[in-house]
Amino acid sequence: MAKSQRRNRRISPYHIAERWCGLGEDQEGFEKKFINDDIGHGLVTNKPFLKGDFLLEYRGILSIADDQDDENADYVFHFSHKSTEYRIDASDSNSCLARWVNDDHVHPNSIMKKVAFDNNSPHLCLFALVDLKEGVELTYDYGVKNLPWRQPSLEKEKNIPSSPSLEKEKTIPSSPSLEKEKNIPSSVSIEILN
Ligand SMILES: C[S@@+](CC[C@H](N)C(=O)[O-])C[C@H]1O[C@@H](n2cnc3c(N)ncnc32)[C@H](O)[C@@H]1O
Repeated sequence: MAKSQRRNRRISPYHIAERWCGLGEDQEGFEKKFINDDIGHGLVTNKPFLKGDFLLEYRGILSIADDQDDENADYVFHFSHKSTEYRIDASDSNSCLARWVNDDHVHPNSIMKKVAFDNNSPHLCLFALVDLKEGVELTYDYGVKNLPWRQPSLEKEKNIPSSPSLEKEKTIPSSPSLEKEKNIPSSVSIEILN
């Protein structure tokens, strides 16, 4: 991506995130793709994005987490916000495209952040950690240790939750992708989710 294009980006990724979160829709630029029998499907770009760009919201049913068993834990994202534990259930296959993004804790190319606009309810937003060409599979670090696929030498353990969640909350300063960004609106609070 040309440097001039990067310099000319005037609209903050957080403003773009706010717009798409408000609409409750996914922007264009992604398609679901079968990866392999072990991983299942993933999400691939069909246009380029710049490092730091807002990509997608992890959208689903937001509720306060209790001790309930997550029947379809693969698509339930747990996180805390203002001392309350929440879950976003994206089990509905039409809930959002972000539900198809797979885990990579070694070389993720995107990052999930909790973003609260104007102090309202939190949203989970995926941002690019690097420039993304067309045809790249998106990945982020689910932030859960001991996931079965991270231990190829071990037999898969059935009792380890595999859904994306938070082990601990981290606060800003932000990710490598955005740490030099100056245009974060003051009405936006951000937290990295891994
Ligand atoms: C949020 S879903 C991602 C979409 C999923 N691949 C599918 O086809 O529905 C999370 C599930 O994807 C699979 N998964 C994600 N990352 C993986 C990886 N790096 N290796 C193997 N399986 C993975 C696991 O089954 C996990 O429970």
